[in-house]
Amino acid sequence: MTKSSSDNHTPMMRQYFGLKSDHPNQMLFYRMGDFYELFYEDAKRASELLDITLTARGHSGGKPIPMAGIPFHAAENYIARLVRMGESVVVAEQVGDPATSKGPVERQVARIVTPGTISDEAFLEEKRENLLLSIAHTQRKGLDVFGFSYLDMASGRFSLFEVDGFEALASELQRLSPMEVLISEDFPARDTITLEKGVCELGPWHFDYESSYRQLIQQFNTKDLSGFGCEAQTAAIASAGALLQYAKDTQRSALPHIQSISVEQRDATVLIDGATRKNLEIDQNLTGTQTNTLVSVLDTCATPMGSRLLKRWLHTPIRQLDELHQRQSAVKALKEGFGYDLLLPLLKQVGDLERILSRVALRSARPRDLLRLRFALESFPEIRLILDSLQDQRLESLYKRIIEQPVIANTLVRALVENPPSVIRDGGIFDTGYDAELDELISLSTNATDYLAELERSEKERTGIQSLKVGYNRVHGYYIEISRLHSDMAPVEYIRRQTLKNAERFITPELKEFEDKALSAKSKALAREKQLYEGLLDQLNEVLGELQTSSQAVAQLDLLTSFAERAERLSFHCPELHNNGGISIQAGRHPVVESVISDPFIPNDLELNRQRSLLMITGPNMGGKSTYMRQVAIITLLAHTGSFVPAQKASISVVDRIFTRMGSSDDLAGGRSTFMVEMTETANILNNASKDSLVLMDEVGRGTSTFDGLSLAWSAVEYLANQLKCYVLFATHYFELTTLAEQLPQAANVHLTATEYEDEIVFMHQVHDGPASQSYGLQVAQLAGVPRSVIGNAKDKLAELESDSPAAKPNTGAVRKIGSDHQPNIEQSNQIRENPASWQPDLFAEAEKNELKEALQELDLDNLTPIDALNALYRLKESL
Ligand SMILES: Nc1ncnc2c1ncn2[C@@H]1O[C@H](COP(=O)(O)OP(=O)(O)OP(=O)(O)O)[C@@H](O)[C@H]1O
Repeated sequence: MTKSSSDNHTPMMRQYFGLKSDHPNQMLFYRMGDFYELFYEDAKRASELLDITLTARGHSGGKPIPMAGIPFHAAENYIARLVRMGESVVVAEQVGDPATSKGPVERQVARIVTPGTISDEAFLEEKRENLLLSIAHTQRKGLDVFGFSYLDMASGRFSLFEVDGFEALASELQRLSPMEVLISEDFPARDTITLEKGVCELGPWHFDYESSYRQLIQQFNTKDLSGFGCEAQTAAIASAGALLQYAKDTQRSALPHIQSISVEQRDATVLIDGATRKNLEIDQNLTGTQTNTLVSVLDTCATPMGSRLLKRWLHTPIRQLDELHQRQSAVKALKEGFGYDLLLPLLKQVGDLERILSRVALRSARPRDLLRLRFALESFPEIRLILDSLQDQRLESLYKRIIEQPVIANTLVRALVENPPSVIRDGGIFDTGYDAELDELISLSTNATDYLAELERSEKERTGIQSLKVGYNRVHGYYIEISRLHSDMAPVEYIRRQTLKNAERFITPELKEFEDKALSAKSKALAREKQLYEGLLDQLNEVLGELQTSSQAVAQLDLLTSFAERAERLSFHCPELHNNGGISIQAGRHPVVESVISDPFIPNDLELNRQRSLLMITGPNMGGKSTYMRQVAIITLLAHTGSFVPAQKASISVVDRIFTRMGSSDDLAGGRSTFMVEMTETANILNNASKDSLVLMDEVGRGTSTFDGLSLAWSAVEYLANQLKCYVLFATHYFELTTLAEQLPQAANVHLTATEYEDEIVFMHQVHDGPASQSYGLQVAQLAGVPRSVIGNAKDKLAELESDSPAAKPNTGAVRKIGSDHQPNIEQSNQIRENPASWQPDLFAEAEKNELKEALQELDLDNLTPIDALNALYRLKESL
């Protein structure tokens, strides 16, 4: 509905259209007395999403107006639900006075609530950051550059960085997992943003570099941005300007808690792509829920801000040895002195200081926020005392950053009642003795009870009427009530106010005077409380920077304390970190698998170095290959956060990236088959890994025909070992690949062990050198409940296949050697289709033979000198 087409509507609806036209894509809550009303499409959507009645409110322009209404006192709840569903809500309040306004009361937008800009406690998930992300795109030297900036409104954390290419764009989106994304209408990769709702497309001018730059320096009150180290990141700056403007527009206020912007140094972090984040189940398991994840095992933080920091550190492991060593040594100090036990109750008392401070800055803090702030400040001196006793460099620096605020703490102690109300609206926040004026006003209104009791007593005595009562109601105010029986005994100065069935109510000049005083005292007291509350917020905002520094330090302390506690309880040990190459782990464990299985977890070692950089891992299904690989990645990841690791001992050289290609999942929504996903992830690894990367690959090539799959896996391994020279764990069921260990000096075979006991398979879960000798496919199938008759037939078929092709026996020896002229017969071809992994001819022998043939054919014997011929012969022999 356009503005112009609304000319024949009622004045009230015209006002509505005026506001709505500024917010076409957001739901407009339009205040009408005690209700918020939604009209037209908004009403229909709200009725669907919130399950509220859709009705009509009169007619406008000759048609009924679809309407849905929400009582104003319940609005927050409905808004929270809508925002959680990714909707944005615009709240328009009445600002004019209904008594004096001609025509409809004036309304204005009071606030805009969007998924990425909320700061209200009721709307937020406690342990998850709520990020608003903005992305600008540009081209530089033929490359697609994406400038990122993101803001956590509830903490004021504001960061930016740039990445090249679409792969990195997708990975960062997954890492940050924002609630809302701002992009330009001409953004070239709209499909990469998989957020169902909450994508806001703005006009391209919002991302203008010059105005964004100005916007930022205005916010930080600086001459330029050089102090933030982000001058060169022009695309990121463009995105940050758009973000800041958007955030201000929604809050309708300045954002004083956003005091700086930090640059994420990507080369200082261990890069983890989207698939790897998923595979390592950092904070979400493969089924998309939050149980049995790394976070669920590691998070014993006492404050929600510590928990959020844990997720951040796990998603952004770092490479700076100095910083990591400092974190390690702090964990050690906290663990050795059992500091974590002492700190835990104190940290609990601090609570979510970070978010409270943001609400203080946005002036939306509630009385109970201030009470919690008081508890937090009261715990600072004791926390500092403990830190001081622990003698550690990092803990000392945290000690300095946790700044005691005796004046503020004292003010809060004096100001707040023991149990303040949840809202400011009804008063009752301040304790007696904090403000004399307020005390006087309150005593005037509360002493009313005493006064009235006294009045009742004296009037009874004076008039001799025993049924006389003094009372109050909201419509008529104070009154003296006399039963009908005695009403003619009322003194002359009693003025009749109300006649009831059995009684008469009166007022006296004295009571009237008291009423005026008491009622006005009440509203004056309320106004005074609001004034005092604002004053308190002012006082807190004066030291906001210091308070924020303190809260960041407490969050870090909380996380390090949790690291120490976990290290102690779960027997984690401090890994040795260095830059000398190699990853060596003794008795490593998978912390999540360990926490869920009832049997004891079998620890395993790992040795990767420049001379032995690639391990081919074989073993039966269910043998523990994936667990082993994942535990290596998790130990490596944890080591790069400063945490101790689930291993007896570990020595880890800093890695630049962790890649995983595991499991098979298709991406139906993205239109990619299982094999396509597998190959895209493989391509990403082969194109981006370096010699310092850790690469885990599980069953690459399984998603296609045996020949294609095996060839791809073979050449991928060669490329990883010869060209990229990275650290690789390569799990496979292609036994042919185990021969690579003989050909590539830096490759070695290891296998997971299992044994058979009375026709049943028993998994040992132990890693040993050398390739696996058996696949136990049928036994595992039996274990999984495949009917006995099917297993029986499969055994027969297996025997038949083995006798048909002695060279291709799948279960006989370590490595199958197959005759060079071997071709699958019809039965074997059928079997390959059914179960590609169980039959794998030595197609490489065939390839070698062809190469030899081609090389011989290429020789021009008529023109060869004897010495050239001899050399050629040598070369041919060498190539065998
Ligand atoms: N080291 C271990 N100690 C104890 N139990 C283990 C160990 N490793 C694995 N397991 C158990 O074995 C199960 C299977 O492990 P995993 O998925 O790693 O096997 P896999 O070899 O990768 O199997 P597949 O080849 O079928 O994918 C795990 O879920 C876990 O319960």
